[in-house]
Amino acid sequence: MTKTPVTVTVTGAAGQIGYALLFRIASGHLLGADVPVRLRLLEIPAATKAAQGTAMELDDCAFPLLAGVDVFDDPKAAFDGVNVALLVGARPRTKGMERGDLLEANGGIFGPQGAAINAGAASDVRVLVVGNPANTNALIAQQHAPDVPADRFTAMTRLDHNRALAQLAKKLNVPVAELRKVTIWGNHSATQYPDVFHAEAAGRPVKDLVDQAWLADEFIPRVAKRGAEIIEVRGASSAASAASAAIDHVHTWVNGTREGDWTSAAIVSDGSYGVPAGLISSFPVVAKDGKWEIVQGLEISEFSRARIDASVAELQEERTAVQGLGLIS
Ligand SMILES: NC(=O)C1=CN([C@@H]2O[C@H](COP(=O)(O)OP(=O)(O)OC[C@H]3O[C@@H](n4cnc5c(N)ncnc54)[C@H](O)[C@@H]3O)[C@@H](O)[C@H]2O)C=CC1
Ligand SMILES: O=C([O-])CC(=O)C(=O)O
Repeated sequence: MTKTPVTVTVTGAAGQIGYALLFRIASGHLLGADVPVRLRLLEIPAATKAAQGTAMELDDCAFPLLAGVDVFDDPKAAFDGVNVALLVGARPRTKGMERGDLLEANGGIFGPQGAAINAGAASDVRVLVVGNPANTNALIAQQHAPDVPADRFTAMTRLDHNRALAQLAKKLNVPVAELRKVTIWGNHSATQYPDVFHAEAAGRPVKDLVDQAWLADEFIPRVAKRGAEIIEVRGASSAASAASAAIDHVHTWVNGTREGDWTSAAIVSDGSYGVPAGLISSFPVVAKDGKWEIVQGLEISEFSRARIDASVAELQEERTAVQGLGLIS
Protein backbone atom coordinates (compact mmCIF):
# COMPACT_ATOMS: atom_id res chain seq x y z
CA MET A 1 0.00 0.00 0.00
CA THR A 2 1.55 3.29 -1.07
CA LYS A 3 -1.07 5.89 -0.17
CA THR A 4 -0.60 8.04 2.95
CA PRO A 5 -3.16 7.03 5.59
CA VAL A 6 -6.03 9.44 6.23
CA THR A 7 -6.35 10.38 9.90
CA VAL A 8 -9.88 9.88 11.22
CA THR A 9 -10.76 10.97 14.76
CA VAL A 10 -13.88 9.51 16.37
CA THR A 11 -15.17 10.96 19.63
CA GLY A 12 -17.35 8.89 21.92
CA ALA A 13 -15.45 5.87 20.65
CA ALA A 14 -16.53 3.65 23.54
CA GLY A 15 -20.21 4.39 23.00
CA GLN A 16 -22.76 2.39 21.08
CA ILE A 17 -22.46 4.35 17.81
CA GLY A 18 -18.67 4.26 18.13
CA TYR A 19 -18.74 0.48 18.33
CA ALA A 20 -20.89 0.23 15.20
CA LEU A 21 -18.79 2.82 13.34
CA LEU A 22 -15.14 2.03 13.93
CA PHE A 23 -15.05 -1.39 12.28
CA ARG A 24 -16.67 -0.05 9.14
CA ILE A 25 -14.20 2.84 8.93
CA ALA A 26 -11.30 0.44 9.37
CA SER A 27 -12.60 -1.90 6.68
CA GLY A 28 -12.73 0.86 4.06
CA HIS A 29 -16.40 1.88 3.97
CA LEU A 30 -15.82 5.51 4.96
CA LEU A 31 -13.36 6.61 2.30
CA GLY A 32 -12.94 3.73 -0.11
CA ALA A 33 -11.50 0.25 -0.40
CA ASP A 34 -8.07 1.57 -1.40
CA VAL A 35 -7.66 4.29 1.26
CA PRO A 36 -5.68 3.41 4.40
CA VAL A 37 -6.85 5.03 7.64
CA ARG A 38 -5.25 5.88 10.95
CA LEU A 39 -7.81 5.96 13.75
CA ARG A 40 -7.71 8.28 16.75
CA LEU A 41 -10.29 7.56 19.43
CA LEU A 42 -11.27 10.31 21.86
CA GLU A 43 -13.07 9.47 25.10
CA ILE A 44 -13.59 10.92 28.53
CA PRO A 45 -11.04 9.54 31.03
CA ALA A 46 -13.60 7.16 32.59
CA ALA A 47 -14.15 5.46 29.22
CA THR A 48 -10.62 5.30 27.79
CA LYS A 49 -10.17 1.75 29.12
CA ALA A 50 -13.26 0.59 27.22
CA ALA A 51 -11.97 2.42 24.13
CA GLN A 52 -8.65 0.56 24.54
CA GLY A 53 -10.64 -2.66 24.47
CA THR A 54 -12.23 -1.63 21.17
CA ALA A 55 -8.77 -0.71 19.84
CA MET A 56 -7.60 -4.23 20.76
CA GLU A 57 -10.51 -5.72 18.81
CA LEU A 58 -9.68 -3.49 15.84
CA ASP A 59 -6.15 -4.91 15.93
CA ASP A 60 -7.57 -8.41 16.07
CA CYS A 61 -9.50 -7.88 12.83
CA ALA A 62 -6.18 -7.45 10.97
CA PHE A 63 -7.80 -4.97 8.60
CA PRO A 64 -5.38 -4.41 5.71
CA LEU A 65 -6.36 -0.71 5.50
CA LEU A 66 -5.87 0.07 9.20
CA ALA A 67 -2.56 1.85 9.70
CA GLY A 68 -2.91 2.26 13.50
CA VAL A 69 -5.24 3.07 16.40
CA ASP A 70 -4.56 5.43 19.31
CA VAL A 71 -6.76 6.34 22.27
CA PHE A 72 -6.84 9.81 23.82
CA ASP A 73 -8.64 11.71 26.56
CA ASP A 74 -7.30 15.08 25.40
CA PRO A 75 -9.04 16.74 22.42
CA LYS A 76 -5.87 18.65 21.40
CA ALA A 77 -3.93 15.41 20.98
CA ALA A 78 -6.85 13.55 19.39
CA PHE A 79 -7.44 16.18 16.69
CA ASP A 80 -3.78 16.84 15.88
CA GLY A 81 -3.44 16.39 12.12
CA VAL A 82 -7.02 15.13 11.71
CA ASN A 83 -8.46 14.90 8.18
CA VAL A 84 -11.92 13.58 9.07
CA ALA A 85 -13.45 14.32 12.49
CA LEU A 86 -16.56 12.42 13.55
CA LEU A 87 -17.96 14.11 16.66
CA VAL A 88 -20.19 11.43 18.12
CA GLY A 89 -19.37 11.65 21.84
CA ALA A 90 -22.30 13.14 23.75
CA ARG A 91 -25.07 11.93 25.96
CA PRO A 92 -28.00 10.35 24.09
CA ARG A 93 -31.58 11.18 25.01
CA THR A 94 -33.81 8.71 26.77
CA LYS A 95 -37.58 8.14 26.64
CA GLY A 96 -39.66 11.29 26.89
CA MET A 97 -36.87 13.75 26.03
CA GLU A 98 -36.57 15.86 22.89
CA ARG A 99 -33.09 16.24 21.39
CA GLY A 100 -33.11 19.94 22.28
CA ASP A 101 -33.28 18.93 25.97
CA LEU A 102 -29.64 17.86 25.58
CA LEU A 103 -28.41 21.36 24.69
CA GLU A 104 -27.12 22.20 28.14
CA ALA A 105 -25.72 18.71 28.87
CA ASN A 106 -23.90 18.33 25.56
CA GLY A 107 -23.25 21.87 24.28
CA GLY A 108 -20.20 22.27 26.53
CA ILE A 109 -18.42 19.40 24.79
CA PHE A 110 -18.31 21.02 21.36
CA GLY A 111 -16.61 24.38 22.07
CA PRO A 112 -13.34 22.82 23.30
CA GLN A 113 -13.43 20.26 20.48
CA GLY A 114 -13.93 23.02 17.89
CA ALA A 115 -11.00 24.91 19.42
CA ALA A 116 -8.82 21.79 19.29
CA ILE A 117 -9.73 21.28 15.63
CA ASN A 118 -8.87 24.93 14.99
CA ALA A 119 -5.50 24.46 16.67
CA GLY A 120 -4.29 21.26 15.10
CA ALA A 121 -6.40 19.84 12.26
CA ALA A 122 -5.02 19.24 8.78
CA SER A 123 -5.83 21.93 6.23
CA ASP A 124 -8.36 19.67 4.46
CA VAL A 125 -10.27 18.74 7.65
CA ARG A 126 -13.93 17.75 7.33
CA VAL A 127 -16.11 17.62 10.43
CA LEU A 128 -19.36 15.71 10.92
CA VAL A 129 -21.28 16.26 14.15
CA VAL A 130 -23.51 13.35 15.18
CA GLY A 131 -23.93 14.07 18.92
CA ASN A 132 -27.27 15.72 19.66
CA PRO A 133 -28.60 18.32 19.23
CA ALA A 134 -26.40 17.86 16.19
CA ASN A 135 -27.06 21.08 14.23
CA THR A 136 -26.49 23.39 17.15
CA ASN A 137 -23.51 21.40 18.46
CA ALA A 138 -21.98 21.76 15.00
CA LEU A 139 -22.61 25.51 15.17
CA ILE A 140 -20.85 25.67 18.55
CA ALA A 141 -17.83 23.74 17.22
CA GLN A 142 -17.69 25.87 14.07
CA GLN A 143 -17.81 29.11 16.04
CA HIS A 144 -14.77 27.94 18.04
CA ALA A 145 -12.77 27.28 14.88
CA PRO A 146 -12.39 30.68 13.22
CA ASP A 147 -9.39 29.60 11.13
CA VAL A 148 -11.15 26.61 9.56
CA PRO A 149 -13.44 27.38 6.59
CA ALA A 150 -17.01 27.28 7.92
CA ASP A 151 -18.14 24.91 5.17
CA ARG A 152 -16.04 22.13 6.74
CA PHE A 153 -18.50 21.88 9.65
CA THR A 154 -21.58 19.76 9.03
CA ALA A 155 -24.21 17.95 11.08
CA MET A 156 -25.90 14.67 10.32
CA THR A 157 -29.36 14.49 8.76
CA ARG A 158 -28.39 11.56 6.54
CA LEU A 159 -30.08 9.17 8.96
CA ASP A 160 -33.33 11.09 8.50
CA HIS A 161 -32.76 11.03 4.74
CA ASN A 162 -32.21 7.27 4.78
CA ARG A 163 -35.31 6.79 6.96
CA ALA A 164 -37.35 8.78 4.43
CA LEU A 165 -36.01 6.62 1.58
CA ALA A 166 -36.89 3.44 3.47
CA GLN A 167 -40.45 4.58 4.28
CA LEU A 168 -41.08 5.68 0.68
CA ALA A 169 -39.63 2.49 -0.77
CA LYS A 170 -42.05 0.47 1.37
CA LYS A 171 -45.05 2.62 0.54
CA LEU A 172 -44.39 2.63 -3.23
CA ASN A 173 -43.01 -0.90 -3.37
CA VAL A 174 -39.87 0.19 -5.23
CA PRO A 175 -36.23 -0.54 -4.36
CA VAL A 176 -34.47 2.24 -2.42
CA ALA A 177 -32.03 2.58 -5.34
CA GLU A 178 -34.92 3.71 -7.58
CA LEU A 179 -35.66 6.74 -5.38
CA ARG A 180 -34.13 10.12 -6.09
CA LYS A 181 -34.25 13.73 -4.91
CA VAL A 182 -35.71 13.33 -1.43
CA THR A 183 -34.86 16.19 0.92
CA ILE A 184 -34.65 16.70 4.67
CA TRP A 185 -34.88 20.40 5.54
CA GLY A 186 -34.00 22.13 8.81
CA ASN A 187 -33.11 20.65 12.16
CA HIS A 188 -32.33 17.04 13.13
CA SER A 189 -35.33 17.10 15.45
CA ALA A 190 -39.05 16.44 15.39
CA THR A 191 -39.52 19.72 13.45
CA GLN A 192 -37.45 18.52 10.48
CA TYR A 193 -39.26 18.53 7.16
CA PRO A 194 -38.89 15.43 4.97
CA ASP A 195 -39.89 16.74 1.51
CA VAL A 196 -40.84 14.50 -1.41
CA PHE A 197 -42.28 17.18 -3.72
CA HIS A 198 -39.26 16.95 -6.05
CA ALA A 199 -38.65 13.26 -5.51
CA GLU A 200 -38.85 10.57 -8.17
CA ALA A 201 -39.58 6.86 -7.86
CA ALA A 202 -38.37 4.84 -10.84
CA GLY A 203 -38.52 8.06 -12.88
CA ARG A 204 -42.06 9.07 -11.84
CA PRO A 205 -42.86 12.07 -9.63
CA VAL A 206 -43.54 10.82 -6.10
CA LYS A 207 -46.10 13.60 -5.57
CA ASP A 208 -48.33 11.90 -8.16
CA LEU A 209 -48.08 8.58 -6.37
CA VAL A 210 -48.99 9.57 -2.80
CA ASP A 211 -51.74 11.77 -1.37
CA GLN A 212 -51.18 14.79 0.79
CA ALA A 213 -52.99 13.25 3.78
CA TRP A 214 -50.52 10.33 3.82
CA LEU A 215 -47.64 12.80 3.62
CA ALA A 216 -48.92 15.08 6.36
CA ASP A 217 -50.34 12.49 8.74
CA GLU A 218 -48.10 9.46 8.27
CA PHE A 219 -44.88 9.94 6.33
CA ILE A 220 -43.63 13.25 7.77
CA PRO A 221 -44.30 12.43 11.45
CA ARG A 222 -43.03 8.85 11.00
CA VAL A 223 -39.66 10.04 9.68
CA ALA A 224 -39.39 13.03 12.02
CA LYS A 225 -40.17 10.95 15.11
CA ARG A 226 -38.34 7.79 14.08
CA GLY A 227 -35.56 8.39 16.61
CA ALA A 228 -38.12 8.39 19.44
CA GLU A 229 -39.82 5.31 17.99
CA ILE A 230 -36.49 3.43 18.00
CA ILE A 231 -35.87 4.48 21.63
CA GLU A 232 -39.35 3.24 22.55
CA VAL A 233 -39.01 -0.12 20.80
CA ARG A 234 -35.28 -0.85 21.18
CA GLY A 235 -34.91 0.70 24.61
CA ALA A 236 -31.87 2.69 23.43
CA SER A 237 -31.27 5.27 20.76
CA SER A 238 -30.36 4.28 17.18
CA ALA A 239 -26.78 3.10 16.88
CA ALA A 240 -25.99 0.95 13.84
CA SER A 241 -28.27 3.00 11.59
CA ALA A 242 -26.68 6.21 12.88
CA ALA A 243 -23.19 4.80 12.26
CA SER A 244 -24.22 3.73 8.76
CA ALA A 245 -25.56 7.20 7.99
CA ALA A 246 -22.32 8.79 9.22
CA ILE A 247 -20.40 6.53 6.84
CA ASP A 248 -22.75 7.54 4.00
CA HIS A 249 -22.39 11.26 4.78
CA VAL A 250 -18.59 11.29 4.68
CA HIS A 251 -18.36 8.86 1.76
CA THR A 252 -20.66 11.08 -0.32
CA TRP A 253 -18.86 14.27 0.76
CA VAL A 254 -15.52 12.90 -0.40
CA ASN A 255 -16.62 10.81 -3.39
CA GLY A 256 -19.63 12.78 -4.71
CA THR A 257 -23.36 12.24 -5.24
CA ARG A 258 -24.60 10.13 -8.11
CA GLU A 259 -25.67 11.85 -11.34
CA GLY A 260 -29.29 13.03 -11.31
CA ASP A 261 -29.72 12.73 -7.56
CA TRP A 262 -29.03 14.64 -4.37
CA THR A 263 -28.87 13.91 -0.67
CA SER A 264 -29.42 15.79 2.59
CA ALA A 265 -26.84 17.26 4.93
CA ALA A 266 -26.90 20.01 7.53
CA ILE A 267 -24.40 22.62 6.36
CA VAL A 268 -23.75 26.30 7.08
CA SER A 269 -26.49 28.28 5.36
CA ASP A 270 -25.54 30.89 2.78
CA GLY A 271 -29.05 32.35 2.99
CA SER A 272 -30.51 29.99 0.36
CA TYR A 273 -34.26 29.31 0.60
CA GLY A 274 -34.64 32.02 3.23
CA VAL A 275 -32.61 30.13 5.87
CA PRO A 276 -30.63 32.81 7.74
CA ALA A 277 -26.94 32.75 6.80
CA GLY A 278 -24.73 31.10 9.39
CA LEU A 279 -27.28 28.62 10.79
CA ILE A 280 -26.39 24.95 10.29
CA SER A 281 -29.50 23.65 8.60
CA SER A 282 -30.31 20.64 6.45
CA PHE A 283 -30.68 21.26 2.71
CA PRO A 284 -30.87 19.30 -0.52
CA VAL A 285 -27.19 19.03 -1.43
CA VAL A 286 -24.86 17.57 -4.01
CA ALA A 287 -21.20 16.85 -3.36
CA LYS A 288 -18.79 17.90 -6.12
CA ASP A 289 -15.00 17.98 -5.94
CA GLY A 290 -15.12 17.29 -2.22
CA LYS A 291 -17.53 20.16 -1.43
CA TRP A 292 -21.22 20.35 -0.61
CA GLU A 293 -23.36 22.60 -2.78
CA ILE A 294 -26.99 23.47 -2.04
CA VAL A 295 -29.32 22.48 -4.89
CA GLN A 296 -30.70 25.79 -6.12
CA GLY A 297 -33.90 26.88 -7.83
CA LEU A 298 -36.40 24.42 -6.34
CA GLU A 299 -39.98 25.60 -6.20
CA ILE A 300 -41.20 25.64 -2.60
CA SER A 301 -44.95 25.25 -2.10
CA GLU A 302 -46.88 26.82 0.78
CA PHE A 303 -47.11 23.37 2.38
CA SER A 304 -43.32 23.08 2.32
CA ARG A 305 -42.62 26.72 3.21
CA ALA A 306 -44.52 26.55 6.50
CA ARG A 307 -42.67 23.40 7.54
CA ILE A 308 -39.21 24.66 6.56
CA ASP A 309 -39.85 27.92 8.42
CA ALA A 310 -40.95 26.08 11.58
CA SER A 311 -37.78 24.00 11.70
CA VAL A 312 -35.55 26.99 10.96
CA ALA A 313 -37.31 28.94 13.73
CA GLU A 314 -36.34 26.13 16.12
CA LEU A 315 -32.71 26.36 14.98
CA GLN A 316 -32.79 30.08 15.71
CA GLU A 317 -34.20 29.38 19.18
CA GLU A 318 -31.45 26.84 19.84
CA ARG A 319 -28.83 29.37 18.74
CA THR A 320 -30.30 31.96 21.10
CA ALA A 321 -30.32 29.37 23.91
CA VAL A 322 -26.62 28.50 23.51
CA GLN A 323 -25.78 32.18 23.31
CA GLY A 324 -27.63 32.54 26.62
CA LEU A 325 -25.57 29.69 28.08
CA GLY A 326 -22.38 31.49 26.98
CA LEU A 327 -21.42 28.63 24.64
CA ILE A 328 -21.14 30.97 21.64
CA SER A 329 -21.12 34.75 21.39
N1 LIG B 1 -27.50 12.95 14.34
C1 LIG B 1 -28.08 11.77 14.41
O1 LIG B 1 -28.77 11.36 13.45
C2 LIG B 1 -27.96 10.89 15.62
C3 LIG B 1 -27.34 11.33 16.75
N2 LIG B 1 -27.22 10.53 17.87
C4 LIG B 1 -26.51 11.08 19.02
O2 LIG B 1 -25.18 10.56 19.06
C5 LIG B 1 -24.67 10.69 20.38
C6 LIG B 1 -23.97 9.41 20.81
O3 LIG B 1 -24.90 8.37 20.91
P1 LIG B 1 -24.50 6.92 21.49
O4 LIG B 1 -23.23 6.44 20.88
O5 LIG B 1 -25.70 6.11 21.40
O6 LIG B 1 -24.24 7.29 23.02
P2 LIG B 1 -23.42 6.47 24.12
O7 LIG B 1 -23.83 7.01 25.45
O8 LIG B 1 -23.50 5.00 23.87
O9 LIG B 1 -21.92 6.91 23.81
C7 LIG B 1 -21.51 8.23 23.96
C8 LIG B 1 -20.04 8.18 24.27
O10 LIG B 1 -19.55 9.52 24.24
C9 LIG B 1 -18.58 9.64 25.26
N3 LIG B 1 -18.34 11.05 25.56
C10 LIG B 1 -19.08 11.86 26.35
N4 LIG B 1 -18.50 13.07 26.43
C11 LIG B 1 -17.41 13.02 25.65
C12 LIG B 1 -16.39 13.95 25.33
N5 LIG B 1 -16.39 15.19 25.85
N6 LIG B 1 -15.39 13.57 24.51
C13 LIG B 1 -15.37 12.32 24.00
N7 LIG B 1 -16.28 11.38 24.27
C14 LIG B 1 -17.30 11.73 25.09
C15 LIG B 1 -19.16 8.82 26.41
O11 LIG B 1 -18.14 8.46 27.35
C16 LIG B 1 -19.74 7.62 25.67
O12 LIG B 1 -18.80 6.56 25.57
C17 LIG B 1 -25.88 11.06 21.25
O13 LIG B 1 -25.87 12.47 21.49
C18 LIG B 1 -27.05 10.69 20.38
O14 LIG B 1 -28.21 11.40 20.71
C19 LIG B 1 -27.71 9.26 17.87
C20 LIG B 1 -28.35 8.75 16.75
C21 LIG B 1 -28.54 9.55 15.54
O1 LIG C 1 -33.54 10.27 18.46
C1 LIG C 1 -32.48 10.28 19.11
O2 LIG C 1 -32.35 10.77 20.24
C2 LIG C 1 -31.28 9.69 18.44
C3 LIG C 1 -31.28 10.26 17.10
O3 LIG C 1 -30.89 11.40 16.90
C4 LIG C 1 -31.97 9.53 16.05
O4 LIG C 1 -32.19 8.32 16.17
O5 LIG C 1 -32.31 10.17 15.05
